[in-house]
Amino acid sequence: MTLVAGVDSSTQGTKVVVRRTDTGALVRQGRAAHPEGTEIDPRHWWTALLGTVEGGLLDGVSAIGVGAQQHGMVALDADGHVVRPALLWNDTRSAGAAADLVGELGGAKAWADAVGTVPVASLTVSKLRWLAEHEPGNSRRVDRVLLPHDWLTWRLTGGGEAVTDRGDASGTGYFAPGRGEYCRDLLRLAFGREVGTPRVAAPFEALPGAAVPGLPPIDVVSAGTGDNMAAALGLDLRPGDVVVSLGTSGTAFAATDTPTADPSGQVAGFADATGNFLPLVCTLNAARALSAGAGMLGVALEEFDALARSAPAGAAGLTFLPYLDGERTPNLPDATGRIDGMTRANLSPENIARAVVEGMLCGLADAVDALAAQGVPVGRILLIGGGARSRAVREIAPQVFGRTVTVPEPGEYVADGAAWQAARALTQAPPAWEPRPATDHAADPVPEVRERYAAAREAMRSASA
Ligand SMILES: Nc1ncnc2c1ncn2[C@@H]1O[C@H](COP(=O)(O)OP(=O)(O)O)[C@@H](O)[C@H]1O
Ligand SMILES: O=C(CO)[C@@H](O)[C@H](O)COP(=O)(O)O
Repeated sequence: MTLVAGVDSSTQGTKVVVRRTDTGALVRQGRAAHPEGTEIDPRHWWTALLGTVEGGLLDGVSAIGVGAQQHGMVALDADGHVVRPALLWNDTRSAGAAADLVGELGGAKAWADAVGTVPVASLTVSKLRWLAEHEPGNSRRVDRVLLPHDWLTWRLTGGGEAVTDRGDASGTGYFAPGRGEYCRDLLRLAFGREVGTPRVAAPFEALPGAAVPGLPPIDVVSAGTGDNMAAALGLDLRPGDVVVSLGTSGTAFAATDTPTADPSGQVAGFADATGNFLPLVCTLNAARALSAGAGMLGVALEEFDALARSAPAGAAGLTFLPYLDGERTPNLPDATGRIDGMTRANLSPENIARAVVEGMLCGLADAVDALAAQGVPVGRILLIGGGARSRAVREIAPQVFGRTVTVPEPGEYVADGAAWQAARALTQAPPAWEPRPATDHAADPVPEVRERYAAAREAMRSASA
């Protein structure tokens, strides 16, 4: 029996699954947490990976692939040492740099036309500009820049040639998904000089494994990809499927065969890991808005869920803007959260819990609308990620989205997609793994919830303009 492994190195932790290459059956899995923070030394990701697999998790594994949080800036010096802690996708200090870059190229449309995506703080290109402006000493030492999955893949292949894939590369802001090429002019515009970038592997390319201390020998390492691209591989997507992922980030994305270029900046025109495209909208506030709400009410997630479910739809008039960590979509990096509509009659833990769930979901419903506005067909909505484990979220989502929501059985779809990619690289044929069971959740739409959210969102946008 041949085995493959998939790694999800996400914001909050590392998860590893080991599956049979032929059937995809789950054989083993493990996880480890990452430290908190929006900048992190990449060595913590490696330590978490080694910690996850110690005790034989990878024994007998023939191929491995990595899906990881997108956009993080891993700057290396000429000796391959990390120059400074990686700035992560959810670090908003580069918001000013992003705005400057947009202006310097002639506006949002120029960026959308060049790379499919308008820079915001999350993108690597904005982080490079911030580094050049704020840390000249570190900047001078930068020899090349990798993404989190590139760096982990580089370590797994023994530290030789660094490789990325077109999916993750498309989140840098200096790679054109349509042409499949780096835009060196944009890299120079951002950083002020040339800087090395990893080779872009072909989809499903097999890289040779290497002897790596702490790991058993593994023959093949796949090219890996960004975590959202990996999740797309791990789900049995059909035309018209839109995935809504409620992890640390909230994302809505779909697999398409044509690229998008949204000058409003809401939809990022990413590539996927197969040679196609992955238009995606990302919010900074998803599952952690729920845990923050639970923390504020002094209850565990299960009780928070029960509170939210016991309140009426619409939370008796409370409206929550979930921008607790600033926000990326809408682009309000300095925003804070807000609860509107409080009265002596409606201010209860139940209504607050419900408003938090509804507000978080409204951000993702806007994300689905933004995809539709770019011509992405919206048929099924597939709800995944840690937040989809919440019963309240599963029940309230169809009310907010105004349509049936399909919830695949709880699982690690990013790690699964990375394992599928590893199996494909190993066998050089698409593995025919059983699709995972899913449950449909239907409810009557409650349009008032989104109407109130939209009014509060626009009021905040106007106030910050
Ligand atoms: N039952 C639940 N209710 C609400 N949130 C949950 C539940 N289970 C997990 N989560 C949240 O999901 C998040 C982790 O989801 P995950 O998709 O693994 O994120 P990431 O990939 O960004 O690490 C955590 O913030 C956790 O609190
Ligand atoms: O920035 C994006 C997508 O553009 C995020 O989706 C990151 O890729 C982080 O993902 P999670 O840790 O939430 O899975």
